[in-house]
Amino acid sequence: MSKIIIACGGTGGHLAPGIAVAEVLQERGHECLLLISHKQVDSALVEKYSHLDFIKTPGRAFSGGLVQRLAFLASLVSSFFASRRMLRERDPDLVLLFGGFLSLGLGLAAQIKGIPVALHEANCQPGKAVRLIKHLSTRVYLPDGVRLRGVPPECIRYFGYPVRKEIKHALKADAWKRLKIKVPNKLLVILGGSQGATALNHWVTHNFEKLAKAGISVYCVTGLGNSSASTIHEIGKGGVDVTATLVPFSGQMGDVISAADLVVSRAGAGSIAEIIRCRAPSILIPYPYAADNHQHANALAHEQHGAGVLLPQDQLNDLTAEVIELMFNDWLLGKFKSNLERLDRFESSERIADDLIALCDARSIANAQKLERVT
Ligand SMILES: CC(=O)N[C@H]1[C@@H](OP(=O)(O)OP(=O)(O)OC[C@H]2O[C@@H](n3ccc(=O)[nH]c3=O)[C@H](O)[C@@H]2O)O[C@H](CO)[C@@H](O)[C@@H]1O
Repeated sequence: MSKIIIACGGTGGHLAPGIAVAEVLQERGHECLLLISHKQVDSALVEKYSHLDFIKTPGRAFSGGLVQRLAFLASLVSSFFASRRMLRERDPDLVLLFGGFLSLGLGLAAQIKGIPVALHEANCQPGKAVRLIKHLSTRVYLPDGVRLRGVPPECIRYFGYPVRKEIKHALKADAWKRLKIKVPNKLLVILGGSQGATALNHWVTHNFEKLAKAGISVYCVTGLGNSSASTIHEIGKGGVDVTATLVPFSGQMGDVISAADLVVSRAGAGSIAEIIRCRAPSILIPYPYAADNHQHANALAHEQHGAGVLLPQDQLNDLTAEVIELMFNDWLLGKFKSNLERLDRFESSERIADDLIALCDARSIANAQKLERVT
């Protein structure tokens, strides 16, 4: 049995793949400890995974002016020393980092202690943390076609984004039932990533009347703290009641995405991987302020695979017309669905778990040989 520490908190896009890999490793009898942040979204996401072992750890993202940078440095130093203590106490065989601010301290401490570091980059434009840690890593997992300068090719694996096993494609009618919604005609689902997207939430409230008239119901995941759960009613074609359901957070993302005829979403790597898994045609609106514009790179790759459409946020005025046109274009939706099926990599969590176990085994053999030579 191997022991693996996984640093994956901070956002849903980092945490969800950590959970996906930990579930596979634990099923196979290995021990995992997942480091998460104190953020509300981390707590909401882990609530249903009581069979996994989580520990909350302090940390802050690299951002802003001088004061924020100094605060980041201070938190990095304290995270490094906390990680050193943890590595001494837990003595893991390997650490797996999903990028983000929780990865840096642990990556540095593990490298100094001679513990192998594996690193997963979810985005088509690698982030700052990943660019810093890449030199410390024995293994780097990248999205297809993405290059990371300075990493030897033998260290790289293209295994895709691990999706939690509960997220799967369901029949629309079953998903509507489980979500307790009535959909008289078509359903548009709005996703803002784990933090929600204010611009998309506003778009829903300002445009729902028009959508309802076209026979389009809405289910919008607004983000924690952005709104409370509510339902808006409009009279649609033929006098039918058409609803927009707003929920701040969902623990049923497989059903939410499967319920959709069309999804409008931010272009986080997690949402895109789940949109692929649930075969949902989408319009992706990248968050324009994401680091290094990585959401634009993610959305562009998805569009180039013929699996959805990219719409920049500065063209949000065109979204209503685009939604109404695409929603009723069965030919194009069908094309997107068959390309989504082609893109799905069911085995990502398993392949990463297999590879991590192999790295742990190689380390145990090397340590045993070293011991033999000494004695
Ligand atoms: C603003 C920003 O920079 N976001 C980044 C963040 O992801 P961020 O968390 O914003 O968004 P992602 O789309 O990658 O992932 C969201 C995850 O949270 C889950 N979820 C979300 C809402 C909810 O109510 N319930 C729920 O379970 C989703 O199922 C998914 O697994 O890290 C990702 C991975 O590096 C990046 O690609 C994103 O660009």
